[in-house]
Amino acid sequence: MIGSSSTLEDLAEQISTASKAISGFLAEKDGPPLSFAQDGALEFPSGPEDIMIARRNLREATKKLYDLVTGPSEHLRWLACRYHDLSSLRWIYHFKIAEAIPLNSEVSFAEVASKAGVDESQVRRVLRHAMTNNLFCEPKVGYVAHTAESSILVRDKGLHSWVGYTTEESFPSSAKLVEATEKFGSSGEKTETAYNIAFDTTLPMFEYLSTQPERAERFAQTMGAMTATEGYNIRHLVNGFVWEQVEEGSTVVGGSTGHASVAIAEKAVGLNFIVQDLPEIVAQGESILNTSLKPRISFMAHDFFTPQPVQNADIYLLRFILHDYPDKFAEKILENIVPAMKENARLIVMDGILPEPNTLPKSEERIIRIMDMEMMTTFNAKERELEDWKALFTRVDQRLKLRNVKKPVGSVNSVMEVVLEA
Ligand SMILES: C[S@@+](CC[C@H](N)C(=O)[O-])C[C@H]1O[C@@H](n2cnc3c(N)ncnc32)[C@H](O)[C@@H]1O
Repeated sequence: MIGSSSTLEDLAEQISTASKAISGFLAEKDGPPLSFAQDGALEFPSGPEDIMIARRNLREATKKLYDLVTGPSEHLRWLACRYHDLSSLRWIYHFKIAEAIPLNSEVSFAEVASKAGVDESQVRRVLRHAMTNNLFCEPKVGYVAHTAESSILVRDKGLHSWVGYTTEESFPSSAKLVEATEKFGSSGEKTETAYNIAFDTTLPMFEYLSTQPERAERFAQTMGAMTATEGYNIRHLVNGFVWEQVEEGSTVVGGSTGHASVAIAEKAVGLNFIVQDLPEIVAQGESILNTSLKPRISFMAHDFFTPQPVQNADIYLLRFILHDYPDKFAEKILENIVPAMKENARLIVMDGILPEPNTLPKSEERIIRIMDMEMMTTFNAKERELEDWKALFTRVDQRLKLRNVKKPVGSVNSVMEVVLEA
């Protein structure tokens, strides 16, 4: 853990120590090098806990050192201009610029412009800005090629969707947060959000998306891509609860396109799953389900604002659901599940628990704070502190007891085991 000292020398020493540990680990590991070049590693390889801690320390210390030597005025000046990072990324996504650049070779700006159907000078200017973020490079003047990071836009459909959703939907919404507060104050309604203002709709976000299948699909893929990130990796759900100890033949009710259920099913081979979500999402999940899992995983369209039709399941899983809703709607979702729960049935809620200030490294706290802002912007919802969670369960039913909370190492979210006591 990075100490509280902030002198340049201390930070430099911490950086040196952590760098040595990491270099030693990487030297022993097969695989592509850490590099910005296109053949560089797309992820930092996973390693033993001490290396992951050294990496976390290195990131913390380098950022702190960078910010310190930049100085407060200079830092603030350019912090206030970061919207252009997203603006150029959005332009690149929207006009399919990454797709117009071949992998493993360079191409002139003129050719990219012609293929994408946009102006050459604009392409050059936007790409040269993006290059300052390690997206694309200019191996010789007038020519552009992919870097490791920009190549992901072509190679990884899920992350491509993530960039699409965040830049095309969240970014314009975030720019309307002030207008939303001006107009609606501190509203707890799903239809009085910055998202509603940005897209000029009176529908809640998910209902609005369901009127536009391509955008709904992009969101579902974004959720799938999230499960591949370090902090939101699906393995944290798989390892954050002892699924293998759940009685054989038990039924778990999950959601989305079934990616979480699939991951659990692969580990806990005795469990069966019913995946519930909006009709178009379950249809998508059904179409991509591996044949070998079909006997154990079935799909069912279900609106969680209506009573839960699957009675007496052993586990009801809500991953990344309740944080999307202001309290009164989160309560409604739970109220619809409780009557279907048999005694000692469990509710597994995987969501963030806001940390006490200054108890996490800034880079980790930042992710959950970003998510909190995202919830405010899109849903008028929020990430919750532990006491908020307990109060929510109790308000819904006094018998709902938070029995266990586990935050797996590296996970942003926690796995909350809630039981319906007799
Ligand atoms: C933030 S995503 C979480 C998805 C998934 N649980 C996961 O962990 O990746 C929220 C999910 O809730 C679904 N959803 C939204 N409104 C719903 C409703 N009224 N009934 C059922 N599902 C709904 C969305 O389609 C989406 O799949």
